[in-house]
Amino acid sequence: HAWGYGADNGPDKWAKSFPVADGPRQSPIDVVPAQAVFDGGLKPLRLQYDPSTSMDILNNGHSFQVTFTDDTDSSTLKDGPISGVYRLKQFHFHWGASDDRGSEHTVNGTKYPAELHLVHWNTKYPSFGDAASKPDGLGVVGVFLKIGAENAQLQKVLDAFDAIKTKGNQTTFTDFDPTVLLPGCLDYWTYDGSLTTPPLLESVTWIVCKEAISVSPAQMARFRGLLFSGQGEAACCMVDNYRPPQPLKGRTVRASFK
Ligand SMILES: NS(=O)(=O)c1nccs1
Ligand SMILES: [Zn+2]
Repeated sequence: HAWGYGADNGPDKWAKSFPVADGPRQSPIDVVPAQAVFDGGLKPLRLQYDPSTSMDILNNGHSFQVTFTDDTDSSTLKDGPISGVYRLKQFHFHWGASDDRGSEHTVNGTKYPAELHLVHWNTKYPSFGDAASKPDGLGVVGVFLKIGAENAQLQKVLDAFDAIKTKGNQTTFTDFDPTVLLPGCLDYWTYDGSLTTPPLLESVTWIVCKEAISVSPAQMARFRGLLFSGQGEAACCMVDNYRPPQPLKGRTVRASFK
């Protein structure tokens, strides 16, 4: 009875198998800009990605992800709120069944139709798996998607969907530089949080970009053509794969901008 996003195995049920779901630093959260604290000590984000580290694209039954080779410091996150060097492991998205929902973080309660997560791990630890269990182990950059013009950079990712329609499918996906998916302005909010999917480990420094990137309605429809289900199973559309905002429990959200 694996976890998922349905009525019987969705976010409200996760605490049964993953008690940390009710922990003190869970994600996502609702960002309230008026309550964020400007911190002049926060550095600009330094995201340096090498397209030759992109490997493949996979439907893992919860989302799809593009995975990177992370055995060298070729694709890294530095500065911002973190210290040291974090390596890019994968990026993935969360989205809704309709354009009125789909993001995990919200801003003053506003939901976006989708949210991109770029997942990095702290190289002070030997691997992603090890880092994922440490309070300063992971750095995830979140980027909101808003309905607008077609995003030509995103199209390359969408064009791979036919090969990964069902759970467990994967195909090579090389020479992709995720920098092209970032907004022009890298102002961000940051707070201490967790993975937003089980095991919900409280190891993530969240970096949520203030500026959204665009996605067209037709492109959103392509996301919704993916399936949670495996080949030969009853088709179940991959939609609404987002966890709703969790209690702040006294945490402070800092802003890199005034
Ligand atoms: N949605 S997330 O980026 O917090 C994540 N969950 C598991 C691995 S990465
Ligand atoms: Zn995510």
